[in-house]
Amino acid sequence: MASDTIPILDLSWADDPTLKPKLLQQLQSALFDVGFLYIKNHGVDSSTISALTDRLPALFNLREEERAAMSKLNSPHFLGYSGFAEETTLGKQDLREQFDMGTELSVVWRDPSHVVGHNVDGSGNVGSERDFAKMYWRLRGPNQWPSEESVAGFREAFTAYHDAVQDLSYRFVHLIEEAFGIPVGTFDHFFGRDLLPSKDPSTNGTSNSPQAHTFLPPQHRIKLLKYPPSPATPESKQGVGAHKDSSGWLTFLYQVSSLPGLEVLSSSNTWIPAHPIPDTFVVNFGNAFEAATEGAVKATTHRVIAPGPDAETRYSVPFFQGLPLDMTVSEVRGYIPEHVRRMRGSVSGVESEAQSFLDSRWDSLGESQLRKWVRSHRDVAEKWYGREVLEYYTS
Ligand SMILES: O=C(O)CCC(=O)C(=O)O
Ligand SMILES: [Fe+2]
Repeated sequence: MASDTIPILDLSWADDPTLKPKLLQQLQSALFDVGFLYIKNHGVDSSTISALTDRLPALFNLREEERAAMSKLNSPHFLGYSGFAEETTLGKQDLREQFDMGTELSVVWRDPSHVVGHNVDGSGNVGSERDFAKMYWRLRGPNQWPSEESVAGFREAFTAYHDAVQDLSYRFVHLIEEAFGIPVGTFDHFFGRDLLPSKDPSTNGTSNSPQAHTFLPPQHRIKLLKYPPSPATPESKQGVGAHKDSSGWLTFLYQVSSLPGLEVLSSSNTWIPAHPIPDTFVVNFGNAFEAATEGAVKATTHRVIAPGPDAETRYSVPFFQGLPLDMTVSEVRGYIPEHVRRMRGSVSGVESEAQSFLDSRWDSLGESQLRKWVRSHRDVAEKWYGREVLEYYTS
């Protein structure tokens, strides 16, 4: 970060023509100089948030057999429960427990050994050009839900939260387009939303313009995270190790309690705390965004320090806005005007992850996502994708 303070943007200014230019200016500086921000007056009802967050203790207190029944090991989509310290970052265990969830979607992957003739797209249409035999399509699929008896109202609360934050994320992307000085709606089709109206009606949306390419609406991912108090003599205090987000385009993080822990790396290589601020989301940018803007907008490095032995349990809920698995970073880059790519700020961070994004082998978002999931959950990867795939992505 160029500045050592994380800005707080008031999204209600977007609805006031006199304040909106100031908001867009703040957003520009947050995008190009800071890489991390809070948003308030974001439009997600506090009752929608609390309906989910109030259920987190009950979810994590499910009997061990019930949690095990929701294990990620059951899911080729890497959706489900991971026990305490089962995930690693930078080769070290993260002292947290989690449920990985996502947009509820059906399976589209077709086992190549069974595919005959045409593909079927997500809407069931035969004849799609999309190759659903590609391995990364297997990441897409349904959640594992707790039973209604165990955590009453969980599925409804999760779904309402997902839908509200998805809507916020789409509104926020429109503001980014305005801050970039590009037409509002330019990125809509990344999310399977309406194409921009074709400038030339004769092409009927089928011209070779980039806008003509439609995608399946992506799967957004949501982590439900619990960081329990760490043991008195922990070898490490790593709640989650230093990283840049690689699960999507933008991240909208809700810090449930008032406990500190989240820290952001500044350009002077010092860790700045990102304390929870009531009624706000923390927003940051993923590796794909950094790669698409050729580093003009940085995916800022952050980490979480585990609560101390006498602290309370910390819960948090990041929402990772998804991107189409069959989209390539080079393709996204085509939508980012040259003037935006030149506006590089001075955010620093762990470069290696973003560099690996620019490796042409992982140019498709699906490949880079699969690689990320394989590397953080090797047991799941080996079970569903096999040893060869595990070795390919981890070597
Ligand atoms: O728990 C938090 O506050 C942040 C978690 C995080 O950065 C992540 O899971 O990517
Ligand atoms: Fe993160």
